[in-house]
Amino acid sequence: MNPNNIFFVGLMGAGKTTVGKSVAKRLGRPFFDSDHEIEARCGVRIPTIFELEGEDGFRQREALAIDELTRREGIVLATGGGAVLRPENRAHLHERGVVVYLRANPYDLWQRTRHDRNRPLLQTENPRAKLEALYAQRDPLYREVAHFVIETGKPSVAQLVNMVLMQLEIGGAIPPAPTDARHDDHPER
Ligand SMILES: Nc1ncnc2c1ncn2[C@@H]1O[C@H](COP(=O)(O)OP(=O)(O)O)[C@@H](O)[C@H]1O
Ligand SMILES: O=C(O)C1=C[C@@H](OP(=O)(O)O)[C@@H](O)[C@H](O)C1
Ligand SMILES: [Mg+2]
Repeated sequence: MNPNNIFFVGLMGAGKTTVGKSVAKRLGRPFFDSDHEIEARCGVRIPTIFELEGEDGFRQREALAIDELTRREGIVLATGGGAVLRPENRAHLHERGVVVYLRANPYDLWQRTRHDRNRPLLQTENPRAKLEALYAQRDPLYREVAHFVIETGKPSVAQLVNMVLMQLEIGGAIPPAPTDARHDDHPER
């Protein structure tokens, strides 16, 4: 584990992109999203890559992006939900950063993704069943690669960001928040 990097994994709709971006902002670190990197390199959106090259073509590009991004230092990275499928991606993520699995149940994932058309794997007749199947297949892989598991569901995104920062602090990946800041919140103490 390299404590200098923070990598988010989890299913589609887990909040990797949203929570990852906020965590990076709070830590003053650069944020990357492997999907955005792939899109920027190809000049087209992910559904178009799936259309032209199939899922295999996308996974090939994703593996290259993960290898390249995880070699950097001091970053926060949101991966795509399928980044854990290839063993070499799992090894790179686990060895080169602190891996946070944002876990959510399939129903919540479906609620969060149902109006979005940018996830080709969910453009099926029954996206809810698809998420159930992906959960069954991938939850063990996320747990295998992760150093921490954060339960999403009830907490707001802002609360999740704090929960992630607390876990990273406890795990020694980031320094404790300055005590001065805490005193400022409670001037009466
Ligand atoms: N904990 C949460 N509670 C409520 N909505 C959430 C939560 N996490 C993410 N969302 C919302 O779900 C959608 C998908 O989030 P996103 O960050 O794109 O997930 P991912 O990158 O893991 O696929 C976004 O609209 C986001 O605002
Ligand atoms: O779960 C997956 O296989 C995928 C998840 C997507 O990213 P998000 O998890 O950020 O939605 C994106 O990489 C692509 O559509 C495939
Ligand atoms: Mg995302």
